[in-house]
Amino acid sequence: MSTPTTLSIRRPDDWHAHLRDGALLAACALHTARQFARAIIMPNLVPPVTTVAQAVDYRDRIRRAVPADFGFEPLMTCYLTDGADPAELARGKQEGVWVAAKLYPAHATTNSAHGVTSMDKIAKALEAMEKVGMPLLVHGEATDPEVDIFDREAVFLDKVLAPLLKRHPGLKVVLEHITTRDGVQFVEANTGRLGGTITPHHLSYNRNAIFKGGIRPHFYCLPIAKREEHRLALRRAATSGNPAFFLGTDTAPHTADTKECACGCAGIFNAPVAMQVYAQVFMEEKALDQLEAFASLNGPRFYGLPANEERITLQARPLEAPERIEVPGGDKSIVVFHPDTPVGWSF
Ligand SMILES: NC(=O)N[C@@H](CC(=O)O)C(=O)O
Ligand SMILES: [Zn+2]
Ligand SMILES: [Zn+2]
Repeated sequence: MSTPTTLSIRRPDDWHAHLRDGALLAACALHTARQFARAIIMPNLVPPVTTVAQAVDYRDRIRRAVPADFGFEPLMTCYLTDGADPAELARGKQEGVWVAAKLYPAHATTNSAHGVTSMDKIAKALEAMEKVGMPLLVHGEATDPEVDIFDREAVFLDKVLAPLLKRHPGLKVVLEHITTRDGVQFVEANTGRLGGTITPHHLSYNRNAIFKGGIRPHFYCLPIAKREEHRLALRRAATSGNPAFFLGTDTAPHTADTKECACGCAGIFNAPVAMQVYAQVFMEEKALDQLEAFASLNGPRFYGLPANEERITLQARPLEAPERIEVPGGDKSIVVFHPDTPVGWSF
C-alpha cells in the first residue's frame, strides 16, 4: 500500500493538556487550539484548581487566550486534595463545569504537593463522583521513594489502583499517560470502565533517548519513558482499535531555563507537533486507518460526548514546526518537542 499524500480525519480532541496560566497560557493555548477542538485541562496550577469558582475563572482566562474563531472548548477538571469536598464535586459536575477530577498522588509529579496522601482520605469524594458519573483521571505512579522510578507505574496499579477499583465499582477511571505494558494490560483487563491515554512522546522514544550523548532535559517527563518493549506495547495499544485507548498529549510546557538546570522540571511541550507525531507513529505501524478512532472517536465515547463534525487535513511532507516558542513579556522561551527520528507530516 502506498503512503497517502494527505490524511483527513474528524477534528481530534486532547484528553490531557496542561495550558498553565498567565504568560505561559498566552504562549501555549493557541498551539493546542490549532490542533484540537476540545481539551481536558489539567488543574495543577499554583494554587491548584479545587473549587467550581476557580475552574470557571480559569476557563474564562483560557477562552480569552484563544480567538473565538478557533472554536476551542476547554473541559475543566478538579484537583483532588485530601480535603476534597464531595458536595463541591457533585455541584460542579451538575452545573456543567467539571468534566472529571484529577488524582495526583502527593509529590508524584509537577505541582502535586497538594495531592492526595492516601486513598482513604478521598473515599467520600470518589463515592460522590460515582453517583454523578464523573470520571477519575489518574496520574498513576507510586510515591514511595524506595520504589524504583521505572517501576512506579506498575507498582501503583497493583497497590493503589486495583484496590481502588474494587472499592468504587461504579467509578470510571482514565489511567493517564500510560508508559508500560503493565499499564496497557491493566486497561485491557478493565475495558468499559477504564480508559488509557497515550502521549506522542511515549510512542516516539524509549528511555535511552533521555541519555543519548548526554543528559537531555527536553526528553524528561513523568512518568519517565521506559524500555523499548514498553514503547512497543504502547504502539500496539494505540493502533489496535481498542476503544479504551485514546489521545492525550500531556503537553506540559516549562520555560527552558527551568528544564536546563541542576534539578530540571518534568514535562514535555508537544502541542505544536502532536498530531504530526501521532500520524507518523500510526504510519510506521501501518495503521493510519486507526488514527481517527484513537484521536477523534474513542475519547468522546468514553466521556459520553459527541464526536466533532469538522475535519482536519494533514499533508505528507516533512514536519515544519519551530524549535522553540517565545513567552510574551520577557526573554523566556519554551522548547518544542521534536523526536530524533523524522516526522513526515505537517499541516
Ligand atoms: N508530565 C509531566 O512530566 N509533567 C506534568 C505533570 C504530569 O502530567 O504529571 C506537568 O504539569 O508539568
Ligand atoms: Zn501526570
Ligand atoms: Zn500531565
